[in-house]
Amino acid sequence: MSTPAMQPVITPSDSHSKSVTIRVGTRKSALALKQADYVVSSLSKLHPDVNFEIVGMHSAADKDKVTALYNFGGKGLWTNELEAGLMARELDIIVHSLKDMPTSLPDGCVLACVPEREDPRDVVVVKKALEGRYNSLADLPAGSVVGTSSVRRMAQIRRRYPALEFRDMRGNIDTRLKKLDAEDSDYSVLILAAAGLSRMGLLGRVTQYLDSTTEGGGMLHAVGQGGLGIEARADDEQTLRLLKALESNEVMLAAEAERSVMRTLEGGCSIPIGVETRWVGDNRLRLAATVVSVDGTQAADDALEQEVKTREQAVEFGEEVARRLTENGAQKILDVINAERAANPSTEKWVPA
Ligand SMILES: NCc1[nH]cc(CCC(=O)O)c1CC(=O)O
Repeated sequence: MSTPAMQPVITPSDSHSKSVTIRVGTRKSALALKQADYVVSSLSKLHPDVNFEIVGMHSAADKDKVTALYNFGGKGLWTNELEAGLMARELDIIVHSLKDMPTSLPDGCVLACVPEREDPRDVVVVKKALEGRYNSLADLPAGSVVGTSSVRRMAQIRRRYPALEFRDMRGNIDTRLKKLDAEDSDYSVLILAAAGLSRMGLLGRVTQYLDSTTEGGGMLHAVGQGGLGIEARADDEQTLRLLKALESNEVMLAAEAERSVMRTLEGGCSIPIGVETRWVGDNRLRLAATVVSVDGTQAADDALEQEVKTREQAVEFGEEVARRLTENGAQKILDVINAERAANPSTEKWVPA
C-alpha cells in the first residue's frame, strides 16, 4: 500500500502541457536580458514542447561597483553566483556574453553551446555635440579624450594614435552614452562593442567600425566578443542535447581557438589580448592576435592560417598562436602588466575586456 505522496507524478497527456522546464540564468542588465530572451526564443522554436523560464540574478560585481573589478579575481567576474545556482540545480543553463566567460570553467560546468555570433568588432561612438565633425579615430585632434576602461582597447589605440588621451568609462551601455554626451563631459569618443549596441538597437550611433586594417584603426577585438556562451552542467545530457541544435559549428570552433590563445597565455589572469578570426576557405581558419603594452610602445603580433575541423584542432591552433606570440615578445609585456597588478590590486583601473 502506498500513500498518495509516494505515487509517481503523472503528467496529463494534454498536448498543450510542456513536460520539461529549463530554467535559464542570466544577469539582470538590459543587455544580458536581451541576450537571454534571444536564446529562449531561439530554443523555443527548436523545441516547442519545452518550457523555458528566465531567472535574473544580480552578480557580486553588479552589487559592488565601487570595489575594483580585479578584487573579484578578474577571472569569472560575472559568473560565480550564477554557477552556484547551476550546480545547486536552481538553474539548468546560464546565458553569458562569451567574452565575459573565463577560459576555464569550474568542474562540473561546461560551455555547452555557442550560437551564431553578432558582429565581433569594436566601434567608435562620437559625442552627440561633435557628430558630423569627427567620425574616425584618425579625425581626432591631438589631446582628444577617448573613453574606455579596457586596457586592450586603450593599448591598441595608443599604439596607432599616440596623441590621443584616455579616460576611464564604466557602466552599462546607456550609462556610458549618457556620460559621453553630457554637456560638460571631456570625452570626444567612446569605444564599445558593436554587438552590445546592436542588441540594444543603438547601432545608429556608430561612426567607425574598428578592425585590423589601417582604415579600421588596426584594432583587434576581445576573445569571444559578439558571441554568446551557454553554460550547463557537464552531466545534464538531456539539456546538452537540446542546446546543440542552437550551436553554430563555425562560431564555436573560431571561439574555441580564440579562447585557447587566451588560456595558454594568461596563466590564471585575464590579460589584454586582441584577436580576429575569419574562415578563409575549406575549413581553414585565419587567426590574428596581438598583445600590446599599456603605453602602446611594445607589441607582439601574429597571424596564422590552419585547417580546423574539430574542437581539439581549434584548441591546438590557439596554443600554437600563443606560442608564437610568446616568442614575439608577448611574455615580457604580460609580465610587466601582471607585476603592476600584483603590486596594486586595489587601485586597478582598467578592465580586461
Ligand atoms: N565589457 C562588457 C561587455 N560584455 C559584453 C559586452 C557586449 C559585447 C559582447 O557581447 O561581446 C560588453 C560591452 C562592451 O564591451 O562594449
